[in-house]
Amino acid sequence: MEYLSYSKENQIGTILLQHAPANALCSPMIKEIDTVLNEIENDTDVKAIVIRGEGRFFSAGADIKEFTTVKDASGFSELGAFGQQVFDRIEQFSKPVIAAIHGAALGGGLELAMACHIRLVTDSAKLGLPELQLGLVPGFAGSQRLPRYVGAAKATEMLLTSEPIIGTDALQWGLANHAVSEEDLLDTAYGLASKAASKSAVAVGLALELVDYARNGEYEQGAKKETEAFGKAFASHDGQEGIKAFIEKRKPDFQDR
Ligand SMILES: C/C=C/C(=O)SCCNC(=O)CCNC(=O)[C@H](O)C(C)(C)COP(=O)(O)OP(=O)(O)OC[C@H]1O[C@@H](n2cnc3c(N)ncnc32)[C@H](O)[C@@H]1OP(=O)(O)O
Repeated sequence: MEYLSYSKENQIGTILLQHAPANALCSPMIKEIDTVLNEIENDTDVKAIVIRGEGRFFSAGADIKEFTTVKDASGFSELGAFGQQVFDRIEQFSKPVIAAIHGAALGGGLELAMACHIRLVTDSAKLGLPELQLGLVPGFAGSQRLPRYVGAAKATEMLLTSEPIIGTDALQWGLANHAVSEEDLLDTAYGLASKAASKSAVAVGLALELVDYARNGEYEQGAKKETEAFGKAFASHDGQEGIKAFIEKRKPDFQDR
């Protein structure tokens, strides 16, 4: 891997973006994220993922320098489509993905973070979609995901002004789950990841699938899916073990099956 490193510890995988100076998301880096997801998908030992950035920023967005190598509109559309494909995969991933954001998550960096299941930000981190400042629009589905979190009015303002908001505002606006100090960011991220990792992977996968469905699906269909998942979870080893452990007043011994 040239633009990121991947490591795992205590059932938590870490994707560390490493593309100095701003962790710009060039196409090869996005490809590397996709490759690492293949590895994580097949590794039953990894039960949660933290994505974070090395250096000053989480990520300052798509690689503006790479833009100069694109020939025409269809090439630029393809670049966007590839990012969307990988980020959609993150959103639909069967294991929880947590973005730990410091410094800045701008443009594609915020689009990546918005595809994650949970976003933790430092109080002063800058989050925004400044593409209009470049005469462009978002390409990795930021125009679609941002309004889901902050509502159409605030998303429109963020797009039209290109101005970032800070972490504490992101928390208030529903874009971030928690805003913490710089020194607490990793403890908060790994604490959350290890709570998720302590659950049954079967139940976690079903829960993520249901919440993902709720984003675009119909309520009634989603509720029907939930009853099916409820049955599946009940019939799983871990469903039975969880109930038994509660009755016996002990910690469950989940085996992810
Ligand atoms: C589909 C997706 C589309 C997109 O994502 S379009 C891109 C959207 N993102 C942006 O427009 C953000 C652009 N960057 C900035 O606004 C600023 O930068 C920062 C706020 C992130 C940091 O500002 P400061 O602290 O003053 O540093 P600095 O000197 O501007 O940047 C440090 C180095 O980082 C490079 N860099 C920053 N962002 C990008 C980027 N998105 N693509 C490629 N390089 C980037 C710069 O050029 C420079 O590099 P050097 O030191 O070699 O001059």
